[in-house]
Amino acid sequence: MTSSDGAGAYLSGFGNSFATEAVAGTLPAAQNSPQKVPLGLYAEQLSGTAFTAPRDENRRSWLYRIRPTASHKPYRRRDNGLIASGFAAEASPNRLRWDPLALPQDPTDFVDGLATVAGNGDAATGSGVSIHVYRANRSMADRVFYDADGELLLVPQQGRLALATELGRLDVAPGEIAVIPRGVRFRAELPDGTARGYVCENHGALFRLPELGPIGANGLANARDFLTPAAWFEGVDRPVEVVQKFQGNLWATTLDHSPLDVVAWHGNYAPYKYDLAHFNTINTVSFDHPDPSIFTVLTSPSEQPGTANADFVIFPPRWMVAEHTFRPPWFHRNVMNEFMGLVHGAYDAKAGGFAPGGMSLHNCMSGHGPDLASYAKAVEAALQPHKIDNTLAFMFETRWVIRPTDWALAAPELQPDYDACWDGLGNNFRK
Ligand SMILES: O=C(O)Cc1cc(O)ccc1O
Ligand SMILES: [Fe+2]
Repeated sequence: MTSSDGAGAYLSGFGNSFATEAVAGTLPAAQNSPQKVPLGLYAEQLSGTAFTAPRDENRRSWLYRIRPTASHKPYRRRDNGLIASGFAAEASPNRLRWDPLALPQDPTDFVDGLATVAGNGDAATGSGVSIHVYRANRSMADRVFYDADGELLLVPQQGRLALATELGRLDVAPGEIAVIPRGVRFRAELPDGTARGYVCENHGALFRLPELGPIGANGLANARDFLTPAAWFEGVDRPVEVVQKFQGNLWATTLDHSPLDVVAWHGNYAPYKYDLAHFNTINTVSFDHPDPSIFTVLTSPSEQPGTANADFVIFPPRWMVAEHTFRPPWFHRNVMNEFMGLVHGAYDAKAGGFAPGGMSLHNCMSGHGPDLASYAKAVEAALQPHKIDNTLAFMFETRWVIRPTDWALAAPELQPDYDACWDGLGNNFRK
């Protein structure tokens, strides 16, 4: 086996046009597809948007690889495991919450450990999201995966992921996120032996940084903190299984080599990672609890202005200084649909029951907000400056109602009486 090193080497910036080569002199000069590619490689374009997408939306990369992706035997259907393309037949208006999903007992890699918990996604028409969790206890070996149905936003909750992708290697720890573009093949290795995390599979417009409006030119997630791997390749000539998700189902074929064989690439369609600790958190310094859109890391817009196909929102450590204010999230009903997870620590609207690795779902117009204990504490709190620390919750917020899968509704981790956390919010009305 030949391989380049390149592990841990990153290029900085969001959506930049990058150029990177693991072997010097590989990238063709001043053209994409020369008659003879340097070093006997094959040129291949990987398009993440339509050829004719507007320039500022257009994403594509040129890959210079040892073998073309086109050379393969037919894909055959394989067992979907717990990956579901359909969601519960009847969407429920009820608030739902799950305890952390159990880690596997049997040997399970990232692909085998993927389970679809909810979604509104329609891969066929390119809208919505599917939400999965992964729970794994062994690295993928002689197997790579790609998703033809959408880009994958990975939110590790426990254990690091070492992601070897066609475009380079990314190491991602809890507290960081990674995005693997649609179609990009990768192998997930587990440096810590086990791993668990959340996945937002985005069938809609590609994630991008939100507009900043009056915030100005800086703030929230800054473009320079996004890291894309430098080119890296392995020259492996032994059987490697390629598993793909296509229109909700898993298909597989076996190559006689590793497809992680891209020696150089250039373009703006590539994996990236981001350390959420770099998020420049903005909040009130006067009064009232702002809308959580101030915590948007990435957004996938829909055709309706300001109404996201999906937003990725975090609730990071931050100072609370609001005066004469109920500081936790208020009681609310939202036309948008909210799926939440917790990487570590405690969430300020829930005194108990929302554990790291757990999940909650609050769909369109379902009343929710602080539980009784959080409410009771917050209305009596002395309003000193206070740091919410050692915590990282997040939300996938989407314009379409999120339906759990039948599997998630039957999971023993589904809490039978989530509603009870709002019991006891009684009548305090005084005339
Ligand atoms: O429901 C939730 O906990 C998420 C949330 C947080 C917040 O600060 C304001 C609104 C909102 O939906
Ligand atoms: Fe909410």
